Amino acid sequence: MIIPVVCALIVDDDGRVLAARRSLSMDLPGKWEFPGGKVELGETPEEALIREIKEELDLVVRVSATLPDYVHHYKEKSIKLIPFVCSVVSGKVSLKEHESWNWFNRNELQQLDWAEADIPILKEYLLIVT
Ligand SMILES: Nc1nc2c([nH]c(=O)n2[C@H]2C[C@H](O)[C@@H](COP(=O)(O)OP(=O)(O)OP(=O)(O)O)O2)c(=O)[nH]1
Repeated sequence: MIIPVVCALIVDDDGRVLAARRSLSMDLPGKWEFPGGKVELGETPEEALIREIKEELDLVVRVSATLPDYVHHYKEKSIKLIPFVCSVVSGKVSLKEHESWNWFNRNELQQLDWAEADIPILKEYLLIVT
């Protein structure tokens, strides 16, 4: 079974992107990711994204673009990561699950210890913003 997971590349006015670090109680502890989560039954991916970002960060976001989906096989499971490029409509970040977060520029993004599935997504994003 392939689990659909949505994730948000939230971009600020300076072109920096928000990344969040998974806490020790989550899967893939300590890894950086684009926040998001599993699509629930009856939801569109976009609905899931808006819900997850509100739940995890307390932000309201607007989708501005989509990037290609990417299937990644971890040892114990396979996920289809569905990325959305977003901007903040309202709110201030308040972490509900993650250990930390920040805005990162292009170079900083490339230094993070990413969840493996995110690496091709980041590469694709960096290609389109050059
Ligand atoms: N949200 C998110 N999950 C990712 C990314 N990259 C990646 O490999 N994953 C993995 C980690 C998890 O195994 C899975 C998503 O599960 P999750 O735990 O974040 O989602 P959720 O809140 O809906 O799950 P749950 O706690 O309700 O079970 O996908 C990413 O960029 N964002």
